Amino acid sequence: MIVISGLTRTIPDGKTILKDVDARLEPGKFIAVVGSSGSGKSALLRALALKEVWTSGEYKIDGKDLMESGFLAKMRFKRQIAYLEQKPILYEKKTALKNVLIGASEQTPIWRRITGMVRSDDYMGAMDMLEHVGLMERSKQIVERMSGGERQRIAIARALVHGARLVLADEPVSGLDPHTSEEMMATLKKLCREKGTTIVAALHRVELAEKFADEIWGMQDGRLVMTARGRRLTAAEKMRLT
Ligand SMILES: Nc1ncnc2c1ncn2[C@@H]1O[C@H](COP(=O)(O)OP(=O)(O)OP(=O)(O)O)[C@@H](O)[C@H]1O
Repeated sequence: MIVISGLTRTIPDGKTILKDVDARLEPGKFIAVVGSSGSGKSALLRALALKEVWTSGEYKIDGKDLMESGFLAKMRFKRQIAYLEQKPILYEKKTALKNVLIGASEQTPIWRRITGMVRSDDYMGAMDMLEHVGLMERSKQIVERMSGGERQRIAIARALVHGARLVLADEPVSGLDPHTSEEMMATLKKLCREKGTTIVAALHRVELAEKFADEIWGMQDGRLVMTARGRRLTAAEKMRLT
């Protein structure tokens, strides 16, 4: 379980973009972060992904404060985090499988990477992840010929292939049509259920958050102003957050 408390980030020009954020991230939960543009959704995701340091506050993993942990413990935890970009950068000329294997090979000894030899368990892991995201049949397809939704699913499979426990997804459905967006959200939800992964996704569309997320976090002006568990947002909350 990850618990953050009082997380605050002030940027060099003096503006505070995260203010005193308290939250619990339970294993296997799908959390949607909603809020108007500039409310701090990405800032929160980046802090949770350890991409940016906070000015004050605590970040505890299984009861231990990350800042008080040693270098190795921090590195080990960082390896368990996956950050999904809005537009994933993939190797266009390579197959879906090869792209996922590149994620798997991050933990592969350097000599195997140089020689290009793939371990059979890396291969099995990559195929397993492609199956989870519904792309096993298309594993040999060259990525440049695949759709936006398929590319996002490859990026998810690549991020998860080495067993991420926390996935941060910044607008994972941006630029996708409504049907593909729903498919993507269903894929993320399935991964939470089947792999026990915690997923935190910043979303502009509240209705997607209501349909798929276990929890909805509302951001406003850098603050986490509300958490809704297993319920829709009220009209007043929607007004406030969008
Ligand atoms: N590194 C930075 N330097 C300066 N300002 C920043 C930085 N990061 C974020 N901000 C500011 O912090 C505020 C929150 O930005 P953030 O990107 O987190 O918002 P958001 O809710 O994700 O917005 P959007 O929905 O438009 O992506 C904005 O006012 C933004 O300009």
